[in-house]
Amino acid sequence: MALVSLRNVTKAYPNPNDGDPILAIDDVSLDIEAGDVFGIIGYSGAGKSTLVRLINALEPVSSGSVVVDGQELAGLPEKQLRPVRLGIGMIFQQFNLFNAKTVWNNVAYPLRVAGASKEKIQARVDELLEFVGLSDKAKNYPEQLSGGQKQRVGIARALATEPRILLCDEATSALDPETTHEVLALLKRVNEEFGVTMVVITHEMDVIQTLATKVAVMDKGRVIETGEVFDVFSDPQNASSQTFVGTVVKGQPSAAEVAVLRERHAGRIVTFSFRDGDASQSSVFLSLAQAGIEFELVYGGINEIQGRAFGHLTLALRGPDAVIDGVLADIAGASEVTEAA
Ligand SMILES: Nc1ncnc2c1ncn2[C@@H]1O[C@H](COP(=O)(O)OP(=O)(O)OP(=O)(O)O)[C@@H](O)[C@H]1O
Repeated sequence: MALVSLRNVTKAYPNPNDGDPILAIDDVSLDIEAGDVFGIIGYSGAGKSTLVRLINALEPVSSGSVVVDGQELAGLPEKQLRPVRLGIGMIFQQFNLFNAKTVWNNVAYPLRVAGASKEKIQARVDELLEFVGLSDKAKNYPEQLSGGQKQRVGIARALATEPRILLCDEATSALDPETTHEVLALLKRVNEEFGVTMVVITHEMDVIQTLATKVAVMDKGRVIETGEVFDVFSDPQNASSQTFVGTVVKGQPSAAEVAVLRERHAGRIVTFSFRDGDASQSSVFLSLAQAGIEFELVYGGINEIQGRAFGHLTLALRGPDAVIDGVLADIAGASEVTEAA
């Protein structure tokens, strides 16, 4: 059974302008299995944060069912929601640390709230600070830390009560690329070493690429596509998710981009699409070179997700039309070939 299971969930907020209610979540059904790192992506306002607040039992659903770790949250009284929340850790873009508490006391806080013994708190906080590599900062205050260190404290605090689920809301969006990389590596260890299931809201491709195993694309309160990260990014099925994926992965050049390419490069503009299992890029280059066709890479790139490559390379091809037509026909058997009109 899935660790988190949503069925026909809607969440409506009153409209501040007295109009129709705002449907932040619109009939969402979703399963998150234990051990998944589940990415939720989509444009601003798509409903990502709202969805996480429903899973976290911070807000009730308007209708539908949310089952977390076998327990139905819809309709559960506040008193019974508290232990559910303790089983779910959360980290945030702005870290949300207590600035007046030391690093050690920030991590100890959830354990104190949960009523843990002094000995247990001492042992657990020391262990977690060691795990996130901040044992030497135990007595420091958050303002004395870098952004990456603050987020590591956030991770230690979120893990204090040994949650089965960790919700990450844009957890690396305030960090520079190098620090992002470090924090993502730490989150990967949290998943692999502690078996913590993660729900990761992000607009950063990097986060999805290095961390997530599955992904859901949200648009206007709905989940419009869901699946393995590689499948959704290399071959999105839904028109809206194609548009969204197109903002982070360079696919085929648009008509306007083709017009610019034509101004800058002579020759026929042809895109070759690669997905693992298809003809490799080098075999395409080799076929073109062997036929004596001059080629130039003008657009696109190759991406890698979980060790599997995919991408679109657009080349300007120069040579006799009949020769180019012949080579393209050969290559089309093994790789998708699209010529700009
Ligand atoms: N408490 C609230 N009251 C009224 N409307 C809300 C409330 N919370 C969210 N909304 C609305 O619900 C919709 C979804 O918002 P949500 O914050 O979940 O989107 P998001 O995908 O997380 O966006 P972002 O990436 O900008 O945080 C938006 O139209 C938002 O204005």
